[in-house]
Amino acid sequence: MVKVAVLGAAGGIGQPLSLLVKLNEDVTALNMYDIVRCPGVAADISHINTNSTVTAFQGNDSLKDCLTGMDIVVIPAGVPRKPGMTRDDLFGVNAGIVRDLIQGVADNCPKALVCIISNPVNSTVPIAAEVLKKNGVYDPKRLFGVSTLDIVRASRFVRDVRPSFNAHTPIPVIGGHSGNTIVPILSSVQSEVKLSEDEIKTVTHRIQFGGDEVVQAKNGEGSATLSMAYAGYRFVASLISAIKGKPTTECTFIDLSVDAQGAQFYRQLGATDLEFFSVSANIGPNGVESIQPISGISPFEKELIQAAVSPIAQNIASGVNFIRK
Ligand SMILES: NC(=O)C1=CN([C@@H]2O[C@H](COP(=O)(O)OP(=O)(O)OC[C@H]3O[C@@H](n4cnc5c(N)ncnc54)[C@H](O)[C@@H]3O)[C@@H](O)[C@H]2O)C=CC1
Ligand SMILES: O=C([O-])CC(=O)C(=O)O
Repeated sequence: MVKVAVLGAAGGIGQPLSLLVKLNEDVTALNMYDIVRCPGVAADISHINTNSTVTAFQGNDSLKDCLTGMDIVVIPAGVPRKPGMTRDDLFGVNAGIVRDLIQGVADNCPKALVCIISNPVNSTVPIAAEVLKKNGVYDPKRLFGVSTLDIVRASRFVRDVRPSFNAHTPIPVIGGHSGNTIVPILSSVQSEVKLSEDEIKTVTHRIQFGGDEVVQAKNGEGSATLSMAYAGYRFVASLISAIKGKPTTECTFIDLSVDAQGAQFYRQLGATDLEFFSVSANIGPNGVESIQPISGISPFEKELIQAAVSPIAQNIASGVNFIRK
């Protein structure tokens, strides 16, 4: 009996993500919202013979009806990168899109679990938090920046150098979701894969800049959509399981105030004053229940964490200032 809304549902990520949500038999309602193309895409997906009823919502006037009663809201709305751009270059357009969509969440489904995919995630999540705070409905346990693609890439890229590695083994990735703010913890599988120092450096760099590989290969046609839809769905499926009583653990970019004691572990590694950081979070039906440590972080990974802190702090400040200005 889980109701899911996808905002930006007719886009490169939104379409395959909605398709995957449609295949989940625990979902009873799939509300698809966009500013273009939505009726056609939703009509198409609606014919698939699974439990959920699919409804199309197009344009701001329909946002209220789309969001009312939703348990999970997933937001892949906004523009993607072109070659030569950083995720921060998307701020000018996507900050306002996320602000307005989250206003809809604050007005119509403030108790929903909200998953932000729109980039730059390190800033759009703080923007969402500020809008919810402004409306007096902020529950930090219920807001997630989706960084699952980094985890998906980590497992796959290790498999590329160690063919015996099980590509389904999750590898924690913490920090943020852009370039050197992405910190893969490869030491978590090191006893199994025994990567050399050089291999660790190469695979780490590939995970940090995996998004660029796709942006360059698509050559102006956008960024990762299919792998992101898979990753986004994986995260949403975990939340659906949690809502249905099966707690889960995910690395996700969240407000560290949800568990001050659990956050201490990450603060001691360098994230001293950060409000948001991607951490390993235990998630239940009402969102984050606790933050858990990751064992065996190497000196190299500690250095990466320290390098990530300042850019993340700047990204958070940009997001917060955008709403408070
Ligand atoms: N968190 C992550 O790991 C990843 C994030 N992304 C980000 O996801 C976002 C979407 O990427 P794509 O799907 O490839 O882009 P896209 O351009 O194919 O689709 C975006 C969709 O958002 C819609 N949209 C624009 N303004 C809207 C509004 N105000 N309300 C509702 N919908 C609106 C557009 O009409 C379009 O259908 C980008 O910001 C991209 O950078 C992409 C890959 C990975
Ligand atoms: O690289 C991008 O712009 C899209 C993204 O976030 C990713 O693929 O990780």
